[in-house]
Formats: sequence, structure tokens, C-alpha cells
Amino acid sequence: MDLSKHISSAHKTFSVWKKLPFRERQKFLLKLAEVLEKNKGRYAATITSEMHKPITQSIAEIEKSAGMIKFYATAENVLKPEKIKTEFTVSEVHYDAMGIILGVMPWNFPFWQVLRFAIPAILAGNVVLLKHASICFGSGDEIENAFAEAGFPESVFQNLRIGHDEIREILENPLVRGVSLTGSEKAGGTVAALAGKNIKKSVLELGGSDAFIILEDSAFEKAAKEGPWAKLQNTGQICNAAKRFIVHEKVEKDFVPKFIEEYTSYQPADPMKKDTKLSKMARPDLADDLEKQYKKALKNGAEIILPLERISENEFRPGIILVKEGNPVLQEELFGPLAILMVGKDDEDILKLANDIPFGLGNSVWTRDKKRAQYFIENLESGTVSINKATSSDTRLPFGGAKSSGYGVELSLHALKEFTQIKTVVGNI
Ligand SMILES: O=CCCCC(=O)O
Repeated sequence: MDLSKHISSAHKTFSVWKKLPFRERQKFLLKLAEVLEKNKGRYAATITSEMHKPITQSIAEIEKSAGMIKFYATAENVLKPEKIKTEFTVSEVHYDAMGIILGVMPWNFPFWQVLRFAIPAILAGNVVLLKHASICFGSGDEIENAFAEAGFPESVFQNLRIGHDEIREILENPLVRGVSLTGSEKAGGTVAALAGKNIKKSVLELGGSDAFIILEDSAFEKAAKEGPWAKLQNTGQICNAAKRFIVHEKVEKDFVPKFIEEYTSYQPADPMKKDTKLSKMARPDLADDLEKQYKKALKNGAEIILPLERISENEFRPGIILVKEGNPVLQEELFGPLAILMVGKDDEDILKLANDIPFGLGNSVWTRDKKRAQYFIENLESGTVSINKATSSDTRLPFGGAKSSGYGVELSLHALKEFTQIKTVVGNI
């Protein structure tokens, strides 16, 4: 592929797009949201055929994406110049568009992840190149076509059917000013190093192993109902899924049977059927990795609560293991239908278990006691803390990670500033 052709076309468009007023750019977004709503059945079928997500979850992904686009289409312009009081007649902060931004995006939410990065970047006046996961090139094409159908100028958004090797060439091009990556820690480190070498801004949204903490004073029946969904939607392949269920020892006996009952209602089935809640994993090699982690956990003392049963090359009956501190599997992300259960003796112990991992995306705490909730809010090391609800992203609120889960912010009005150049204007005129 002639990358320079795509980059120069993007650059040409950038010089016009960045000059359009914020409100004019927003009008294109409203049309894009309409296109998504109109074509949602087709887009959802593409997602499911490419990465096997149950069809109702693919539809929900398109609906959530359309809602997010509408949020930005009607958002306050937080990028207008800010006046600062000084002794000068003019002192202002401007937020200038940066240029071409590359998105390196994963297969687990083939529309949502791409759009939640691209929309605020584009609304801020940038243009976008996409390197999608190779199993989701069809979704990438659909997104590019959706921009065209909504009437965006050509090359505001381009899907490049390229491999990892071309990322270097793109980031070395001086017209490309930044990169946003959602994916593994390994991919994030590699791409961020390339960006750093070329002095380009990067935003990283990486893995997680979030805790779902159930204290003895909580509405634990509700937690037992929501917990399995928090773990198993998208067949457990979500960065901010609840991956470790840390239960207070005083409620273990009440919580665990209810949790297992709900958990076993998730069994793999045809992803195209409307009542399917769990499906195949995206690729057989990912199922191999999960099975290896399962075996490693057991070898290091984990106990089986529910066995992880492989029933085809990329399909499992979901499993649960009871894991104790020190098991090396706790330092890894389990990206699939295998949950970890841990038991803590008091709040301090539970907090220690929750934080003792390399990641920090979105922990969830269940308690009726405001003081105890406050203790966890202040001390959990993660980008999000959810109280008495499962963690999930919300367009209106910032989304990002702590520690090895990444850096930078997506969603909310904060994301609008991620790919802007702050320009200080000061003096007398
Ligand atoms: O893998 C990360 C997916 C994020 C899903 C969400 O936005 O809730």
C-alpha cells in the first residue's frame, strides 16, 4: 500500500477541516449518528461475523456508538480560547488541532473503540488514519463508508488495511502528529516507544484485571446477578471486565452460590441468535492462551470452583477459580470466560488484594456504608471506581487507566483536548 498517498490526502483535508468552526464540524457528527442508526443491523452482522460477539451485544455496541457521537455533536465547545487574567492586554490559551492522528484499534469492540477515539479527535479538527485488527478489516471499511455516507470531506477518516509493520512508517512521517492505541500492554509499549522516538503524542488504553469487591454489608444478591455479566459480556474479552471477584469472608457463603447460579446461565451458543449471551472467543490462539493461563493458575495452587471446559477450538464453558495471594496468574490479564474468586478478611486486606496487580482500569465496590466506600475510592489504584454497580464506560465520563493499564483519557469533554496543541497567546495589542 502506498502510505504516502493516504497521508498526503489526509494532510490536504486537514488544512481545510481544521478551519471549519466547531459547530460546523458538529453538524457532520449528527449525520454520522443517523447513518449508524440506519445501518445498525448490517454493521452488527459484520461485527458478529468477524469476531463472534453475540448479535444483541453487537447491536448494543452500534447503539452506544451512535449515542456517543450525538453527545459530541451537541457538546459544549470546550476548545474555544480561554482568557486568563494577567497584566497583559491579551493572555489566552488556544487549543489547536494537531494534524493526522493514527488509531491502532482492537477487535473486541470493532466500532466502539474506533469511534470513541476518532470522534473527539476529529471534532477537535484533526483527521484520522485507522489501523484496525486484521480480523476486523470489514468493520473498518464499514466505518470509513459511514463517514462518506454522512457527507464528511474525503480523507477525514481513512481505514488502512495494513499490518503492524506499517505503523513505524506512519509514525515516522512528520505529518502524523499522534497515535491512540487500544490493545495489549506489549502492543502499547511498542507503539508508544515508536511514538516517543519520533516525538509524537500517544494515548494508551491497555489491559486490566479489575476487582469486583463484595463487602458483607452490601446488596450482595444484586452483585451476584450483575457480576457474571460484568465478567462474561463479550465472552469475557473486555479490558475493564470484572476479572477478580474479591469477597469479604463474612459474605462468602451467601454470595458464592448465587454468583455461580447466575454465572452458569452463560453457556456458549450461536452468536447470531437473539437469546445468546455467550459465544466463541475471537480467535483459537486466544483460547489457547486462556487455557494455558488456567493450567498455570491450577499448577500454582488455584482451586476449581467451576471448570473451564474447552468444547471447540475457540469455545469454552465458562470457569471460575479460587486464587490466593502470590499466584503468578494474578499478575496477568485473563481475557476470556474464566473468572478469579478471592476471599479477603477485612477492608484493608481486600484493598491490598485489589491493588496488588500491575493494572488499574475500573474497580467496583459493593457496600451500603459511605465511609467504607470512601476508603476504597481514596485508595484503589484505578482510572475508575464504580460504587454498587459494575464498571462500564459512560460517554459523559472520562475513561482511562492507571499503572500498566495506560495513560490519557477517552470519552467525556476531556477527550476533546487529548489531541490538541495548547498554544499560549500573550502580549499587548
Ligand atoms: O477492552 C476495552 C473495552 C472497553 C469497553 C467499554 O468502553 O466499556
